Amino acid sequence: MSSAIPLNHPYHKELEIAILAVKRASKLTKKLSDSIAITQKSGTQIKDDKSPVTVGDYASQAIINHAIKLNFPNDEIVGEEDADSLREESEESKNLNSRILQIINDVQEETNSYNNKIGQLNNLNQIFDSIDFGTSQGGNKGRFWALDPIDGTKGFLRGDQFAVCLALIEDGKVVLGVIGCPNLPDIILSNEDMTGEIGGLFSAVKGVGSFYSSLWNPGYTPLVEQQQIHMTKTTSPGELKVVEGVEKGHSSHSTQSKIKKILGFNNNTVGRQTINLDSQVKYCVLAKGQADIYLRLPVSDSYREKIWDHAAGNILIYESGGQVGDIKGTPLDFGKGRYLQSQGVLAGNSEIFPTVVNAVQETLKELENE
Ligand SMILES: Nc1ncnc2c1ncn2[C@@H]1O[C@H](COP(=O)(O)OS(=O)(=O)O)[C@@H](OP(=O)(O)O)[C@H]1O
Ligand SMILES: [Mg+2]
Ligand SMILES: [Mg+2]
Ligand SMILES: [Mg+2]
Repeated sequence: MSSAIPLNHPYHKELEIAILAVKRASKLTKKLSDSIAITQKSGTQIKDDKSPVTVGDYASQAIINHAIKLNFPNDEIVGEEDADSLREESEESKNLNSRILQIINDVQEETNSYNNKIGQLNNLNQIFDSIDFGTSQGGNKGRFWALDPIDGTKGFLRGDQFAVCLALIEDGKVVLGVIGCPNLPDIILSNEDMTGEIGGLFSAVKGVGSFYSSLWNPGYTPLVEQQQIHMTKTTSPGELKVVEGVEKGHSSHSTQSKIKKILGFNNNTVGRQTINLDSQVKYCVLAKGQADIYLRLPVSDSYREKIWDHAAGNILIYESGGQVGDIKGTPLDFGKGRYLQSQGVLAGNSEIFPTVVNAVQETLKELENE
C-alpha cells in the first residue's frame, strides 16, 4: 500500500474533502440502487432533454456541493443538476423533496464522523441552494469543480453500473478527480465474468498518480490505504479489451464494431473482448488495467459531450499511463464552458492509442464514402 498524496501536497485538502463527499454520496446512492424498484417508481423525473433524474442525483449533488462550498467558499461548481423543478409547488415535488430530505438525513447520520469536515444539510432550502451552486459556466481561467452526482443514471435505474464523479479543473486542465463506483466488482474479466468485492473508490491527482481502494473503508483511510493503479501496455490484437457503453443512444455501437474489426477483433473473439459498462466506470476499469481501449463514437454530428461526463475519468487515465482524445485523437479541452466542443471520446493505453485513432479515422472515412 502506498500513500495517495503527501500531507504537504497543495491539493491534499481538496483530495480529502472530495473523497469524503464522494463517499457519502456513494453510500446514499448505493442504498437507493439496492432498492431501485422504489426509486424507479416514485423517485424519478424526466428532464427537458428527455433524460432521467432521480432523488439520488439531487441528493448527491446537494451533499457534494455543500462540502465544496464549506471548505472552498471561493470555488465555483459546474454541476449537472439544478433545483428548479424541486422548487415548484406541486404534489410531485413535495413527495420528491420529502424523500430527498429523508435520504440525506439518513446518510449524514450514518457518516456523522465526516460532519466536522464536510458539514451537514439541515433543511430543504439549504438543500435547494446547495444544488443550485452548480451553475458555473466553467471556462479556461482560474479553478472550478465539475460534478456529475450520478453518472449513468440509466444504468442506475437498471440496477447496473453508475458512478459519482467529481473533478477539479484549473485553467481548463483537470488537476484532480475522484470517482465512487458503488456497484463495481473488483475483478472485471468480461460481460459475463465480474467477481470480487463490490464498490470501488478511484482518485487521481496531477503529477502524483491514480489510486484505487474499496469504497466502503470507514473515515479518511483512502488517503493512506489507496493502492496505485496502472494501465496496461497491451497492443496484441488477440489480447486487447475494449470498454464501451450500454445505451445505443449514447454511442454508435455499429461504428465501434467496424473499428474493432480494423483493430483485429474477429467474430470469435469480439464477445470476449468487449465489455459494456454504463458511466465513467469505463475509465476506472481502464485505469485499473482491466481493459485497454474505450470507444465512444458519436451517434449524431451535433451532440457535444458535457464536461462532467468526462473530467474525473480523464485525469484517471493520464495518471495511470493512458491517453484520451476526441475522434481525431486531440486531447479534450475542459476550458470551453459546460460542454466539450469536440466530438466523441477515445481512450487507450499510450502504446495502443495512436493505432486506435488511425482505426477510427479509417472507419469514419469509409462511412463517409458509403
Ligand atoms: N446522445 C448522447 N451521446 C452521448 N452521451 C449522451 C447522449 N445523451 C446523453 N448522454 C450522456 O451520457 C451519459 C451517460 O453515459 P454512459 O457512458 O453511461 O452511457 S452508456 O449507457 O454507457 O452508453 C449521461 O450522463 P448522466 O445523465 O449523468 O447519466 C448523459 O450526459
Ligand atoms: Mg443526467
Ligand atoms: Mg453523466
Ligand atoms: Mg448525471
